[in-house]
Amino acid sequence: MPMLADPSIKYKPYTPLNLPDRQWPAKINRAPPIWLSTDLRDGNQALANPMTIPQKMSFFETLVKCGFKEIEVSYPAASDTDFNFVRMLIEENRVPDDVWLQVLTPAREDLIKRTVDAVAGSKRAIIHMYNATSCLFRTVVFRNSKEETLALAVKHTEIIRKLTEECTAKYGTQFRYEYSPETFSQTEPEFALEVCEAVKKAWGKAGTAYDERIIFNLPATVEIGPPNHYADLVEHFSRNISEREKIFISLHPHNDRGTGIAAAELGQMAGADRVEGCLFGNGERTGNVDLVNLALNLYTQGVHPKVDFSDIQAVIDVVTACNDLPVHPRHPYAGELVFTAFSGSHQDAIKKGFEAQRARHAKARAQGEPEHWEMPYLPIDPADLGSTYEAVIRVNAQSGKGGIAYLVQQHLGLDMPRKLQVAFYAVIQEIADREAREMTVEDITTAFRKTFHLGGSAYEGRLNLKSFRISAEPAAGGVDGEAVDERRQFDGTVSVDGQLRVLRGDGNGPLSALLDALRTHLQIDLSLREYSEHTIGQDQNAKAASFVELVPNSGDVKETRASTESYWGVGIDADIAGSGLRAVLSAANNAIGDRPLPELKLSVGFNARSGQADIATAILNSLKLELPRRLQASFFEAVQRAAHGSGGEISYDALVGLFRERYGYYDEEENPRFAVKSFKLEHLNASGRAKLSGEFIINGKPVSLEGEGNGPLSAAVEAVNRGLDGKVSIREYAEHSIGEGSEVKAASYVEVAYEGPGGSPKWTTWGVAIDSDITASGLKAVLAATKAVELADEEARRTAGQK
Ligand SMILES: CC(=O)SCCNC(=O)CCNC(=O)[C@H](O)C(C)(C)COP(=O)(O)OP(=O)(O)OC[C@H]1O[C@@H](n2cnc3c(N)ncnc32)[C@H](O)[C@@H]1OP(=O)(O)O
Ligand SMILES: CC(C)C(=O)C(=O)O
Repeated sequence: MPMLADPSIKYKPYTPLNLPDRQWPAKINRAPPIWLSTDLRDGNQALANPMTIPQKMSFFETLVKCGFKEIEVSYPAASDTDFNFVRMLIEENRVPDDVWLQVLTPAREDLIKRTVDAVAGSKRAIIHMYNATSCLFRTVVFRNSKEETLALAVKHTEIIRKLTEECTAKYGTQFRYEYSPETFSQTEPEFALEVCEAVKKAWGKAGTAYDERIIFNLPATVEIGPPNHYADLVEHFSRNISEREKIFISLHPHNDRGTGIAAAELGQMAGADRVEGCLFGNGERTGNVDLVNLALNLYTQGVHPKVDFSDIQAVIDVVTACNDLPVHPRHPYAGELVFTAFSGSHQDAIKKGFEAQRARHAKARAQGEPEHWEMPYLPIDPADLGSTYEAVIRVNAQSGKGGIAYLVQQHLGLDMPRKLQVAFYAVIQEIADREAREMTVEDITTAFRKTFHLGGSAYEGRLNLKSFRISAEPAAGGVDGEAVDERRQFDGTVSVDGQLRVLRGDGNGPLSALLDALRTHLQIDLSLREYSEHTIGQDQNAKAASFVELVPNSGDVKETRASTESYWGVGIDADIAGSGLRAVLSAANNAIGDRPLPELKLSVGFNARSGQADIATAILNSLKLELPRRLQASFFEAVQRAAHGSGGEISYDALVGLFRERYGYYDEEENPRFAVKSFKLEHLNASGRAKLSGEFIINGKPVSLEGEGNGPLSAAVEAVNRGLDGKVSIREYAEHSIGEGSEVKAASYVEVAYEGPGGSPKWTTWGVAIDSDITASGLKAVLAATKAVELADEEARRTAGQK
């Protein structure tokens, strides 16, 4: 049947009470009501499968834990389960002393008797009796007149009084009484008052103390009118019932029109003292009023509700398991989506809200003022309910850059600059649109790592920084007394498509030096347009995060800066220079895409395209040695000389052989040319000097050496000098590790200067060695360098003898 064109022929409007002098609209609820949870009664009776005793027990314990002091635990006359549950609570002493058990009974003597029997022996119990009083129920259900309806209530109140007094005498149970004129909101207001006055009289012992008051519960058994109508009825009742001070007025709203919460709040403004309801609004039909919602509404007004939902998820878990009903995802305060924003402008506002609030709170804290919560779109701090902020922002195709940036900030600790937010937003948008689904935090962080080649080998790009050194040298061109800017030199090992390459470049700073290296060696011609950095974490765990935007170099500075094509990169490193360099390579990876890069030349013939770095790369790939820059230059000259006779061409093997011979670098274990057989290093008193003595093999021959110095290397030099006519001194020392874990070795590079007898001019040479012991590797490098000196010294003496 379709909806009626004129529903007035079927539905009559509610009859409002005429209460022109109503006071409630100006009132504000500044204190919580007395709460009565009826989950185990009204909630339970509405379930397809009423709760079992273990379910009721776990629900009861949850209510107690939340702080409920009055709990309607059952309708004992309904079933053995209901009856036995109450007995179990009492007999197993499960009820805390400050909690009142409430039980419901109809106005029938046999059932009242069973109800009182159920609570016999409990410390404190509220017997709750009801009979419907509205015209509809009088005529249709009970077929009673007004007088008979009133008489039914009075008679059974008297029965309850008698039975409870007997029970108190026998078991010491303390009783209170609650009476409900069921269907109150549809009952003639004067008749509801009349019945309640008669019930009060029949009970006969209402007092002003908390546990003496009679409770008149005013149910909106079915919500038939708007909440202001209900509030008028409550105010009318509250103003006109006699001995108001001996009464607690209780509200029992249902939610048929969806305004149960409003009805309860307005009803409290209208004078009610108590509210009955269920957690998350379970109950007959559309449910009872939701106590969690009501309590947290108060909380957000700065009023503690005196019930606690700090771990709301634990409460949801118990309630949904017992009721076998879900909590709607958009349920106030409790639904899984209520602290979530998908849409871009909401996310943006929340992100800005958090940032502003952090600053505001820091200021308030410093001034000893309250740190108020003021957050766009979030009326309550999810943390107060045990929820984390992670859930606040979720991303789909409706989301904007702000939300994505918030998640990256929360999960990776990175504060992206605004333009990078825009760039990364496009990446996520594309995925979200293509896959037509929500992007999880993991989707976003994975996309971030992939896009910017962060987070280990899984996401490495084609260019990958292995090691680097930044050095400074004055820029050319300074004239007398004029300040000269320092230039920076980048020397690094970069994995290029899996192959290690030595790259070198110069620039005003480390990043431009690396860009120069990329341009020179790999034909990647990019300029830096934007750079920013921040620290992640604190103290010794702090790292640096860098963000760069690179643009293709057009040759014209203005045009380059204005380029519409740009590539972002992100770098993280314990070292600030390292993070910037990694960011440049991250952006360069994005710029090169799949474009082929110039191959490493394995034949190192001397044409215009083979330079010092190419030679160093060949040594790196064959011997794993990362030559210091000055050694690269020195070896390059040696290679040029060696290749002179072959027109500048030299084979790969000849190159490696030349290196070994020249720098005494032999890593074979049997019959080593240079070895430290044994050595002893003594630290001499407090002078900080060291004495070295040991047995060494120098150029295949065993030699005993002894010397003193500031450390092992200078002691070795002193020992060597004892056997020379001239004098060697260390000019440069460098080292690095090779390999990983237990296989790691130290590579040492020593440049020594030699000055012949009689102060003949100085010349320098290098020694290179590796050893699993770093001191031994340094000593071996000194010996290897010395070998070259000895040869030159002998040569010098021979020449002198001939003269
Ligand atoms: C608004 C509310 O939520 S009220 C609480 C409702 N909760 C429940 O009904 C759950 C528990 N109920 C039960 O287990 C059963 O209904 C019982 C045990 C109470 C009674 O069962 P039965 O005797 O079989 O009666 P039934 O369930 O058919 O109830 C209807 C009868 O109770 C009467 N009745 C209804 N409410 C009341 C009341 N408050 N006081 C006295 N009698 C009542 C009806 O007029 C009807 O009487 P009739 O049979 O003479 O016509
Ligand atoms: C028994 C009464 C209080 C009731 O549940 C109702 O009217 O909804």
